[in-house]
Amino acid sequence: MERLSVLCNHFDNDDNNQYLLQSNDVVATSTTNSNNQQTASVNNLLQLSSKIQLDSNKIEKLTAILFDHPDKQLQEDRNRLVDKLKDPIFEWKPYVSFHELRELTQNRLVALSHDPVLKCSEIVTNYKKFSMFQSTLVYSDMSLAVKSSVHWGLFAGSVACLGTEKHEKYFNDIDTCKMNGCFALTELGHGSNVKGVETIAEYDPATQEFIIHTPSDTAQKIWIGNAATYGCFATVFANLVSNGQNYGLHPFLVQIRDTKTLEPLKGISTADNGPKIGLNGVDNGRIWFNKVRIPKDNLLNKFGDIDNAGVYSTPIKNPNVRFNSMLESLIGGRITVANMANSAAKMGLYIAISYAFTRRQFGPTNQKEELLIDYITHQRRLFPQLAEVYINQVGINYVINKFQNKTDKDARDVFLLACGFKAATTWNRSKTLQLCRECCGGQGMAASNKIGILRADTDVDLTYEGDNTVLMQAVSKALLQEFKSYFTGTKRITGMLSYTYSKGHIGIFLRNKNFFTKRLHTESHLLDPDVLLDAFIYREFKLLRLLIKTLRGKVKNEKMSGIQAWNSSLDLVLQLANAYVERVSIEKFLEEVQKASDDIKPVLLSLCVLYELTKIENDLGWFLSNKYFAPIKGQAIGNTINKVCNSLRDHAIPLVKAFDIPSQFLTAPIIGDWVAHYSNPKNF
Ligand SMILES: Cc1cc2nc3c(=O)[nH]c(=O)nc-3n(C[C@H](O)[C@H](O)[C@H](O)COP(=O)(O)OP(=O)(O)OC[C@H]3O[C@@H](n4cnc5c(N)ncnc54)[C@H](O)[C@@H]3O)c2cc1C
Repeated sequence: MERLSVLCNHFDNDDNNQYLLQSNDVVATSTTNSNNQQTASVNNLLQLSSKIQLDSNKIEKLTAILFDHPDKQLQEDRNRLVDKLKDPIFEWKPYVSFHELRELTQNRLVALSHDPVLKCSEIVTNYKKFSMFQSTLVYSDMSLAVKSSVHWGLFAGSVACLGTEKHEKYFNDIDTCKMNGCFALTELGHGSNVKGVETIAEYDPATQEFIIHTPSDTAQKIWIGNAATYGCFATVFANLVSNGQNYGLHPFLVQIRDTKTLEPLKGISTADNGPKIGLNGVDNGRIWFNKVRIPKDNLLNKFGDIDNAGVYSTPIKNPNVRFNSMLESLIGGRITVANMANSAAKMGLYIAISYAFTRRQFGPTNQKEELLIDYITHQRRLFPQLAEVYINQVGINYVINKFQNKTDKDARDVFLLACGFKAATTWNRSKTLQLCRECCGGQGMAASNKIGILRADTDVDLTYEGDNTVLMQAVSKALLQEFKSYFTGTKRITGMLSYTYSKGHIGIFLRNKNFFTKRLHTESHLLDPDVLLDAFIYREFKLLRLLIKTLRGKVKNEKMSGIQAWNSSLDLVLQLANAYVERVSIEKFLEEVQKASDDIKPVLLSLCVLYELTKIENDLGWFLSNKYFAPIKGQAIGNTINKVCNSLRDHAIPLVKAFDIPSQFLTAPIIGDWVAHYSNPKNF
């Protein structure tokens, strides 16, 4: 309590502070990282990094980090999947018509289910494998990847995670696609706010059936993947009503079509969502239920059940906690969406960076023109994205592991990390693909060069499986709850801040309010990832404190309700969530760097520094207005980014090779001999 008061006083009074980092001429005294050897290596970071040759051996080490040091079995599984995807049915065909593409995607899904690499049950027991499976499919075709994530991730995942033993009998038919499935949660009236879902599942004790009903047109299920044409079964989320009481949202397994004719069953109507701006291989559709009867056993009853008489029981008494537990089946989906988005970004970077090493434009007369990669603008557009893909991958791997091994205690942490990383990674994917497409000039527009198609096909990841803006609110809400619990002495709700606490940063910060002022820097300190990390910790805690003050002020002085205060502070809420995700990403990456071998460490550290400096530069207005950096540092940060980019120039190709994108998917003409390619008039 006392320590927190110091923190609060510090924040309250620091408007009058000097700049926290201002001096150019003071030799650094690092408080958390006083290891001389490390300081020396930081000073030499760029030199050390430049001397390294990333040969095949080191590329393998980088790949191992990106794949989270996979065991032999996982590698074999990936190889088997990659081999399977060599079948001609998976050949990339960007020019087929709308209906052909849908049929082709369905046939590809079924082809995947022959001698399947992934089994339904593994979605629960081997989540790492599922995530690898999905992120590899992205390289083959995004529509296939999404259709697969609907069938195996959402449909199979909901049966496996929300059902009980009696539902295991369906696993085999799901694996072989005999039970081709949908996940029907969203309604026309309610997408982000799923608590507002209207569909009813009323229990009839006389027949021991549920009656599924769409009470209004806003209750129609919409955007449901696989629902327009091919899906024959669906996990339908509906309000369970029994003996006149509504027990809230529950999942029900409902057959919606005849498996042979694909005609909707009695009482079911479906409609097509029509052509989309991308992802047209997926048949998204709408569904209405007109008093459709299903057996009582089709309630996926892990978190709520009824007996024959309709008496409700649940292992989780609190309806809010129960609701969240049910939606936990979505968490896996969110982490996978993040992983898939990172794959898409990797593909874009592989293509744009490879092209930039062969494409020349402008230069002195009679001399070779400049390679695109040697323009600092090219480096500044591509290399920070390259760094972020590395940093995000390590973060995603951390969340995957936490998800796979989660206990009841850290389930909430996993939920929030998944929300934060899903939003950060998909936003970054969007930015990366746009930049890659621009960096390829006109070639970026050719469908054969893949980037544009990938950009359109992945765009939905910003808003589905939880809209990013909405997900980030959940992150900040939890940070506030945890912070509050330190004051009230109540049990901590999540461990979100604990890493920072345990690392000692905040302890030092609380004991010594001049902590940050001691960390004055020379330019080389702008190359110290630990020193830069302090800026992220400082920003996060300052924003947290500011949000608390703002909300309190709005409720107390402006007499707003809690929700009004929250909604009118959403800009700040999102800033805080973003600050949190960036800080955790850096910490997790630095942990991974610690474990890496010395011959690749400087390159990894350079990537980390580039990520940190770019993020600081993006938010320089905040750091300057909060007097963390003196204005003069703004220019120094920009110059240092240029230097780090230069130092990474010769590593860029090995760094994208380390993505280990299987060669059969590297078909974009501009990554090969594109002059030869375009010399053939038949090619495009
Ligand atoms: C191609 C595709 C596939 C899909 N597949 C499925 C599927 O298989 N199954 C399924 O159930 N659903 C599916 N969906 C639906 C998807 O999950 C929803 O679109 C998503 O949840 C967003 O809901 P919404 O479209 O109603 O948007 P809204 O919730 O209406 O959001 C619209 C905008 O308002 C903003 N907003 C909303 N609430 C707030 C708030 N509290 N604060 C600030 N801003 C807010 C959002 O940020 C967003 O920008 C799919 C959608 C698409 C497009």
